[in-house]
Parts: sequence; C-alpha cells; structure tokens
Amino acid sequence: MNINGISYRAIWPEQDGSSVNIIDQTRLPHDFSVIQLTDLSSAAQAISTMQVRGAPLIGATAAFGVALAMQENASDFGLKAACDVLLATRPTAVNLRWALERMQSVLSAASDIDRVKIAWQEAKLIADEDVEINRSIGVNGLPIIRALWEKKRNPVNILTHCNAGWLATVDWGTALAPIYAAHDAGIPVHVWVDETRPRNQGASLTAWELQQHGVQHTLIVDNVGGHLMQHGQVDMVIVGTDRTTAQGDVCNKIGTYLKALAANDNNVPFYVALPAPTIDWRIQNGVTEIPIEQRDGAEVSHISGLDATGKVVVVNIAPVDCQVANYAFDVTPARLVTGLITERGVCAASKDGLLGLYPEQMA
Ligand SMILES: CSC[C@H]1O[C@H](OP(=O)(O)O)[C@H](O)[C@@H]1O
Repeated sequence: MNINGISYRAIWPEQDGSSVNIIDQTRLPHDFSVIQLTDLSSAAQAISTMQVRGAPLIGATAAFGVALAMQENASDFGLKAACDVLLATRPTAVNLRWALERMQSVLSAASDIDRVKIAWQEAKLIADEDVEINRSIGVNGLPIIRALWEKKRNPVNILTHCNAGWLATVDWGTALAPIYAAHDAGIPVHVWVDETRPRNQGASLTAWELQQHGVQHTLIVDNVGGHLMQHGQVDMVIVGTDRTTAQGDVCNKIGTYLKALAANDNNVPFYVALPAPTIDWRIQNGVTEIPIEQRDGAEVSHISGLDATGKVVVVNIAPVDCQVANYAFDVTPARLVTGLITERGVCAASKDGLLGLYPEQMA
C-alpha cells in the first residue's frame, strides 16, 4: 500500500537476499519503524510480540522465518526445530500452521544444500500469492458495497473490528480490501473503526491505514456498535478471521462475536473476508475446537500512547496487582454470518458453501 507516495508491503525480503524487513506494528501509529529480521529468533519474536500480526502476515513471516533458519541449520533436525519454534509463537491463526506445513513439505523433499535457496523461493511465493489473493477478495467484496451504495445513494457505513487491513497481510488486507476497492472505484464509504481493546489494533492500525488511504472513518469504542446498528447507522459489518472452520464458524479478535449478535438482532449484514489458508478443513465446531490465545494481563491493565510532550508512554489503568483475564479471540457461529468473501467468490458460511468454492477439499 501507499505511504506518503512510497509503496510498501507489510513484509519484504532485503536486497541482501538473507534477511527480511517488517514494519514494527507495535510502534504505529506514532512511529513508522522498519526493522530487519536476520534469524529464526528475531522472526519468532516478531510474531509472539505482535510486531507483525494478522493471520496471513503471521503465515508469511513464519515462512520467511524458516528461510532465515535454513541459513543457520538446513538439516532435517534444523528444519523441524525451526518449525516447532515458529508454531509455538501463537496458537490461534491457522495460517501459521498452514505456512509451516507448506515449507516443511517443500523443504523435506530437497537436499540440505538446496534448502536455503528453495526456502527463500517458497517464502516469496507465499507472500506474492497472499497479495493476489487479497486483491481478489477486494474485487469479490466490491459488488456487496456497490449494491448498498446504489440502494441508498449516500455514503455506505461499514463497521469493522480490529485490523484486517494490509497491515494484517502482505498487502491489500482482507476485510479492508473491499473497502479500498470501493473507495478506489469512487463509491463513498465511511468506516466505523472499533478501537479493539486491549491491543487497540483498530485505533492504532486500522485508523492509520484508512487515514493514509484517504478513506473516511470514525474511531469508536468497542461497545457502541450495537447502539449504532439500532439507529440505522451501520449498513454492513465486515471483519477478518484468524481461523474459519469447515462448517463456517469464524474465529476472530475478541469482541467479534458480540458484534455479530448485535448485527443479527438488527438485520445488519455481517460479512467475513478470508483467504483459503485461513480455512481449517480439519475442524468443524469452532467454539469447541479452536484454541483461543490468552495473552499477558498487562495488555489489559496497561495502555500506551503519546503524552503531552509527544513521547510514547505506558500507563496502568487498573489497580496495581489487579487480577486480569486477556482472551485474545472468540468464535462467531456460522449461523450469525451473512457470507464469506474469499479470493474465489462469496459463499454462505456453511460446509456446502465452502466446498462449492473449494471442491478440491471434498474428502
Ligand atoms: C486478516 S487476519 C486479521 C485478524 O488478525 C487479528 O488478530 P491479531 O492482531 O491478534 O493477530 C484480528 O483477529 C484480525 O481480524
């Protein structure tokens, strides 16, 4: 995406051919900082500390992490150890497992001496495929927004939760891809941006993305969405996902389920944008089968931001030593999802709907 006239991806190989660059998303929106990942450890840390986050970007970073690891130890032991380290970084986004299984499959068939070259080739392919997949999600989601525009002939109000923009992928994003496509097609859209406590990906990442692209938006607290829907101020909801099951249950950032309930209660269309690598064909029931990450309570009790001098500070908003629970995701049952927007088209959130787009997955 374009930042001040310069085109960026969220991750890209360095010219030296042996390292990879990322935007440190823990420093946005106040500081745009590019950092180099030079080894397995830095790649794993980037994922676990959320310097990079978002299911597709986690997968791409893990793929490059394997390439970095092969530079250190390209043996069978080194390959397995690297994949184990990367898989342990975060439990919920299935793209991580998908990317590591793909890298292991390609590299296991290669001789040790060829693994560095092949790993970089495959990681770059995964990244390039992600860009094209997300561009297609934008194309496929555009007609939904266009139909709302043609019906109301006023700006289309879209609510989104967390960040499923280009910062959550290699480029274009998933949930934001149709919004960018509509904006670029001249359709007036306005985005209600859930701040998305506790990591505030909406406030710090989605608002920043939309501002950079010139898309009208309003930052809101997570709990106002239902009120806006009751008052006819939301025409549709579109979110991303970290793992969607074979029957269409959608795991996404904590709070998504509550938005889906409010949308259902107010007859507001609730769409989920996802690429194929985010579909977990091995499971059916998202509520009982998807591992929900629990993160450090300090992410809830503490918050960072600019002080009056423009310095980024962290403050405690809770009583010291207060007990904290920090569930990072929840699961929206397929019955609450209007449709899934994929790179192959839009389908119902159901087994038949998904198999209709991905017939190769039929057992
Ligand atoms: C396109 S995947 C975006 C997805 O990932 C986010 O989680 P996190 O920031 O913790 O990686 C959130 O669930 C987004 O919807």
